[in-house]
Amino acid sequence: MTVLVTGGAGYIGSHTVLALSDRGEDVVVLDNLSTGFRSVIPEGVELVVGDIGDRALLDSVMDRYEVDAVIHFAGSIVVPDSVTDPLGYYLNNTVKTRELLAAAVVHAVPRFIFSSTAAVYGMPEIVPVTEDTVLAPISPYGSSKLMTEWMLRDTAAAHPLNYVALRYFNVAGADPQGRAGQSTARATHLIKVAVEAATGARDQVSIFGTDYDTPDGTGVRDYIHVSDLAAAHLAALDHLRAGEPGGVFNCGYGHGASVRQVLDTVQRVSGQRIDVREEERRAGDPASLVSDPSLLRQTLDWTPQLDDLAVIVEHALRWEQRLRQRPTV
Ligand SMILES: NC(=O)c1ccc[n+]([C@@H]2O[C@H](COP(=O)([O-])OP(=O)(O)OC[C@H]3O[C@@H](n4cnc5c(N)ncnc54)[C@H](O)[C@@H]3O)[C@@H](O)[C@H]2O)c1
Ligand SMILES: O=c1ccn([C@@H]2O[C@H](COP(=O)(O)OP(=O)(O)O[C@H]3O[C@H](CO)[C@H](O)[C@H](O)[C@H]3O)[C@@H](O)[C@H]2O)c(=O)[nH]1
Repeated sequence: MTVLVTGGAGYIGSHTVLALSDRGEDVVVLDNLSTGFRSVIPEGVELVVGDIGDRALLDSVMDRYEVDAVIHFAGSIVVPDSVTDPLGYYLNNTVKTRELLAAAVVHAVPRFIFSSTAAVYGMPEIVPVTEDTVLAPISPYGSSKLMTEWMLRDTAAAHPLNYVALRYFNVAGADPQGRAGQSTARATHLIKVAVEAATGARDQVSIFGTDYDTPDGTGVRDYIHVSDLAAAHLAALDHLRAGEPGGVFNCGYGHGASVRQVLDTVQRVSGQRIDVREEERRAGDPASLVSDPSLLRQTLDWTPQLDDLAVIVEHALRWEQRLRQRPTV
């Protein structure tokens, strides 16, 4: 019984691979290393370097291992890039997932867990956001993920494949033991950018918009620690293995922090002053995006362990300091 993790050399995938191998699961990773890193794969886990769109490779991996579940992280994740290259995003996120699903059906893989995103909600009018909020993505990235959710729903209705789609809110932080973290080049995510500034890798941080209808005028997001998110994947796996019905779940803590609160926390935890520049709003940013995670908490055996912005920042910072000393290759 092997868990096939696509994108397991990437940021969130690598934390989930660690969590799986920590509890003794057999894991094989399929990753083309386009944004992932070989060095994060733990000992005892096989890395197959290749593409999820390569059907012959998928068949050979699924022939070689008895795949009990696919956990599918592989994809392209930069929202503005999806606007300039929509077809590239639909190819990598939607079309290639179709190949992966087709292989899973042919090889009778019974379980599938998918990385979806809060971007499927677009600019929600009511916050916190429940799973039945209207689905209205405003970027090709969000649309490519929503199309994949629909493909999964329809495939699961037609074949003996049960699935969970997890809609992540803002993922941040790093492995508490310092074994993995976010190494992404050209990162745009706020906490990553802020810890880069705190460690001297960047001169300043921009605040995109100070006139939102939020308590301090800056954007509010629901930041979830990457290791708690990894644990949600294990809970989803256990849920499916128990024969329970799958579904779609928001992954967040249910409360938000503003850009200023994040920057203050990074300054406090690091003891470094960050040079901040106030700028215009960034196109497509909602004022506030906070999950209602009740369904996840009620349905899956998941209780967050790291729901504390200072802890998220501390772990992100520690990883960033390590990267400065020894860049990931
Ligand atoms: N980071 C976030 O805040 C966030 C939020 C919501 C959803 N997600 C989703 O979570 C998943 C993982 O995101 P991440 O932040 O870890 O990104 P990442 O870029 O660190 O990881 C993606 C991994 O997939 C691999 N990959 C990409 N295309 C591939 C392909 N065609 N074949 C094989 N491997 C391929 C990359 O090499 C990389 O290792 C993505 O599907 C993303 O859409 C991320
Ligand atoms: O340098 C920066 C970076 C971000 N922000 C602000 O910080 C908040 C968070 O921005 P991020 O770029 O960190 O994250 P997003 O909320 O834009 O995006 C996240 O949520 C999306 C769902 O809406 C997608 O899932 C995406 O992959 C994921 O990173 C926003 O208010 C943004 O305007 C800044 O002020 N300065």
